[in-house]
Amino acid sequence: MSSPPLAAAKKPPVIRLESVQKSFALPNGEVFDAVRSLSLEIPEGEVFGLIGKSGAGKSTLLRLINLLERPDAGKVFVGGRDLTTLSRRELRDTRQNIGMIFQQFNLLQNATVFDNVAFPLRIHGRHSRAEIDARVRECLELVGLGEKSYSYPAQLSGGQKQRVAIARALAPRPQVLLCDEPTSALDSETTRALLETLRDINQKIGVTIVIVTHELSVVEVLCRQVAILELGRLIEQFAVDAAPSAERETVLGREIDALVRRREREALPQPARHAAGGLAYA
Ligand SMILES: Nc1ncnc2c1ncn2[C@@H]1O[C@H](COP(=O)(O)OP(=O)(O)OP(=O)(O)O)[C@@H](O)[C@H]1O
Repeated sequence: MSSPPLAAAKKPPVIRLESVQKSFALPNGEVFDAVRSLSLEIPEGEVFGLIGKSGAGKSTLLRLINLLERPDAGKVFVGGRDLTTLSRRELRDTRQNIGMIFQQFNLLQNATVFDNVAFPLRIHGRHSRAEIDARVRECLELVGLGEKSYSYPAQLSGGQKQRVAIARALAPRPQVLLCDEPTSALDSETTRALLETLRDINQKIGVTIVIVTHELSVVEVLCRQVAILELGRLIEQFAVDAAPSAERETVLGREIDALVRRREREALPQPARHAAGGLAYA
């Protein structure tokens, strides 16, 4: 498997999975191994993509990180704590450190944008009104929705709804933001704007982003590291911007290389483009 780059390897991992295993009982009585003895480290501040074919185990792996799925075996460390050993109460507290967004936004339809974002702070019960007010405004500014506090989800576009979901996930100031296919319900222009916002957020507040996607362009635009899953196993992991390598073990790995190479060629001025192989011959 390709190694992570040195700079990333030096930072302490905020997420560490040790030989995690998850199986599901199927209606026909068989057992399906969705994630198979998988180990993974994600350094703090990383933007990390998880890709693979449908059914490879990407969403299950993501849900193991916040224990929405409890592993059958293995350990899940986030911020240095092994989540598998925590009591329900401790787990609830620790989950404040792990935000999550979903393909379908999952907003409260009868609540305003403000109340949606305030929700995780109110249920936790440890924040004053003034603190909640300041946090909600700060998070809405971060996603570019400062003017929409009193709108309802039905009045927003898909991209705006996903921004509200991001603001809500960030309100408890988590170290980690898990994203499960966050752009699948959005058109390509809205997707691009949302990815830029996620990248900005990562740079401004340093939150570690883990994103499951089936769109290679999402990996190319947003991620610094990518891991490729097949049949519940991590097959390879590499830095997206690393020079394309002949060692890629998967078709998806080679496709990401080709995308990065094409982007580099497109960034060159015209004459240099032809010297570098030219787009027409790609
Ligand atoms: N609760 C469950 N019960 C039974 N099988 C499940 C359950 N959750 C997931 N699976 C199965 O585990 C496998 C992996 O699912 P998962 O959703 O993690 O894959 P994925 O790579 O995210 O796929 P997709 O890109 O289609 O969402 C699939 O075959 C799925 O049907």
